[in-house]
Formats: sequence, structure tokens, C-alpha cells
Amino acid sequence: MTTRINPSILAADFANLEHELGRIASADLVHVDVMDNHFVPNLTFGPQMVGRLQQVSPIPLDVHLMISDVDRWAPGYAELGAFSVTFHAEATDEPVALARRLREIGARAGIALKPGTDVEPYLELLPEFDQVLVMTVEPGFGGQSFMAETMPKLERLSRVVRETGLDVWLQVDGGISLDTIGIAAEAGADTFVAGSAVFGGEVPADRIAALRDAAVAHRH
Ligand SMILES: O=C(CO)[C@@H](O)[C@H](O)COP(=O)(O)O
Repeated sequence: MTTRINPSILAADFANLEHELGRIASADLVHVDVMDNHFVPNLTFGPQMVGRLQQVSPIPLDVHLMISDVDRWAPGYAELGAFSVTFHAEATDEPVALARRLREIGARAGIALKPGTDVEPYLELLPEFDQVLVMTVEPGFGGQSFMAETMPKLERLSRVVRETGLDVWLQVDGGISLDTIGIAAEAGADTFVAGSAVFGGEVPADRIAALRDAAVAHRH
């Protein structure tokens, strides 16, 4: 089973992003956190910046939209060429229509769930998605502590994906470190977003390798 490590550039040096992308070229995808100071209290960047990242990144873009009015904005990120575009379940009443639109454009479609959002209503929609992002912190900021109470949700998803044989990636994001990645891997995650744990080290590539080894050691 494939294990993916996706560093979050939220923890990178924003004044040197092209250089920072070069330092994580051994990762699978780069996780790009788009925040609008509305859906979440924090603010990062929008399509113009993501378009430039798409041009200079050595690895594909995994765009995570923490924004409102997502039906309007998400397709634009797929049109920029992002490999995957993940929007929040809490931000739209039409998750299936939006996922179909993203796939039509050529991106993988992802749905993200905040820690307090129940997964049950989304289980029957899984064939419409390529990945589910289980937030392991409240979205908005890097450097927060991993919320182990979100693991039952991941276990439930993992069981359904196994039983149905669907090819849906299960992603975790928030507080992922060498201390916590094993917990998420055991619960069924295959794709791990890590910000501070990667960029907090002198050599991000070493952190990526260590996280990958730790995840692989704990996967079933
Ligand atoms: O989406 C988010 C935060 O909302 C994340 O992608 C963070 O960037 C993860 O940061 P760390 O918890 O790994 O420092």
C-alpha cells in the first residue's frame, strides 16, 4: 500500500517559496493551504500564488481550500493544473456536483472534514471522491496539537474503503509528527500532511524520510 508524505508549505518561508519547494522534492505532493479569513480566521493566498507554485513546483500540488463560497472558487484551482483540490464539506451544500466538476476539469476531488463533522452522511458519497481529508486539528493554523479523538472517524472510513474496494486516499492533516504519525497510520491513513514536522528541521528531506519510515512501520 502506498504511503504519501505531503509537506504543508504553510510552515515554509513565504519569501522563498521556490527554494522551499526544492527542499521537499522527495515528498509525494506539496500541500497548499488556501485560507480566506472567513471560513477560517487565518489568511494565506489565492489563485494567483497557487498558479505560480504550479509553474515552479517539482512535485504536484495538493490544494486544500479552507474557504467559503467554494462552489465558485474551487474549479479555478483545478483549471490551474492542481493535481488534487480538496474542499470542506462544511463549505458547500452540493459536494457531489462540485466533486464532479473538479474531476471533469482533470483534478482529483477531495472532501475535508473538520474534527467535529460527522463522517456518516458522507460514506455513501465516497465513490464521488478521490480522497477524504480527516482534519486532526481545527483548520486555520499550523503548529497545533494532534487530536487523537478524530481517529474513530478515520477507522470508520478505512473500514468502508477496504470493504468496498474503492480507491479513495485517506489523508490526515494537523499535528502530524514522528510521535503521532504512527497513530494515524494504524487508524488507516495513507496520506500524511506535515508542516512544522517537515520545515522545522534543518533538512526537510530527512524529516520526510523519517516520517515515511514511521508511517510504513505502523501501516497494516
Ligand atoms: O491545514 C492546516 C492547518 O489548518 C495544515 O495543513 C497545517 O499547515 C499543518 O501544520 P502542522 O500541524 O503540521 O504544523
